[in-house]
Amino acid sequence: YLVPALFPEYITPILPTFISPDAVSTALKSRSSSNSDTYNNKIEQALVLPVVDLSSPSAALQLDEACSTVGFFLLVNHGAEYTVKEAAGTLNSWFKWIYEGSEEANQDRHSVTRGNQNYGPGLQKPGHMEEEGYSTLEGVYAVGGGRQDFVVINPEAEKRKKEGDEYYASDIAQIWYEDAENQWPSSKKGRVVKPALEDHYREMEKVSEKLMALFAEALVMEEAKVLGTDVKKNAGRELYESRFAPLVDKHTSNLVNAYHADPRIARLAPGGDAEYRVSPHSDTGLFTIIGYGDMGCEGLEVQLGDDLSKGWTEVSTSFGMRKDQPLVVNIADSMTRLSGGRFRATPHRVKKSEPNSVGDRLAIIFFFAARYDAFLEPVVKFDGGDKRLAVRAGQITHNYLTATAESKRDFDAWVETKE
Ligand SMILES: O=C(O)CCC(=O)C(=O)O
Ligand SMILES: [Fe+2]
Repeated sequence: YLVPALFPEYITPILPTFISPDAVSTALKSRSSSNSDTYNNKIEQALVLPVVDLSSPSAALQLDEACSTVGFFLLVNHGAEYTVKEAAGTLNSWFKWIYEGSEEANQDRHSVTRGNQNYGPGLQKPGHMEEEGYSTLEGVYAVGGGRQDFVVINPEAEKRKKEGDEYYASDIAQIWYEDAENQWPSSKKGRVVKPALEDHYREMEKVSEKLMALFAEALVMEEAKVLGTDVKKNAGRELYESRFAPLVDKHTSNLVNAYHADPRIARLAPGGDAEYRVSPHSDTGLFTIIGYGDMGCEGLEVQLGDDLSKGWTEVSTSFGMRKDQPLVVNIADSMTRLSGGRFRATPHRVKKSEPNSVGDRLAIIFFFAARYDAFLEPVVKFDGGDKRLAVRAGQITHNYLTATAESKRDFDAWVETKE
């Protein structure tokens, strides 16, 4: 499976020192040669993710430590335990039923994937995931292996757009909100999907808000350490309120419910023998929160350290035994920028399933992304070594990267009027 790369021409002017088509293809080549090594000489020790416990007084420290090193962590005591379990249970049985292929199931399949195109609201081009990749800061995002995505955008967006809220209704907003109405299953069996996922989406918003506040705490702590000053009382809260809250009050997050059918029935899905289930990439938003089904994060691998040739480390899925519904969180490109490079958008991939593996793999992925008009620049004074130019969040998020050239031109022209 070759990852077809799209290298939008906008990247060169905006990020001159940062990413180029050549750099990406070189990185991909060195990765695919190290892949086979990784597959053959499997790194015995799977990575046990660091834990961030939202109920702990040292949560900010835990967060800083995890995000400045691994870039991935396990989030516990997050408050969304109920909807994680509900969403996973509901989606597992619904997707499985769709794969069984009854006539009624096919109707659902068509209504949610719009002709079986892996198409969801807020993602503007039918079939974009089967045929395209797009370059993120650390690789090319493309999914294969017959992954079925059922995408949910902000359940409030359609209403706000109809009410004429300019943020949703303006011409340039249509990259995110052209298609703001979520398409829900219509079958009797599928009717439970809507309430479960709307609830889960709202819980993920709450968890994200808590995390943003904690990121602010972590950054003021680190800043004080670097500058040799004391952390001022309420400094974290103030940073959150002045800089972070305004970036995300109208976030553009997508909830992507990603399903890989049991390899024994996956021949029903297109592209079932892709090289990767998800190609090596970093995510584009602020951070990503993932709840997994029964198979846990099976196949997920991360690239640790700064040297791209270091190869891949499998993420231990042992947390699947825990009863408290831990969530996997990873830093994404926009947060790397905000944090002046301190928090690491770690490249990751999902390798293809072993021929003899059994079971469906479900990932309920909340891509938390800033408002499209948010200006992303470091919010702390210390020199974290990240010299990337500031950019509007919308210019690096998923929808922009998959939008038409014309929409991108319109958006970029609008951005210029705002600078
Ligand atoms: O399914 C997973 O474990 C991760 C998926 C992923 O990285 C993505 O879709 O961005
Ligand atoms: Fe990802």
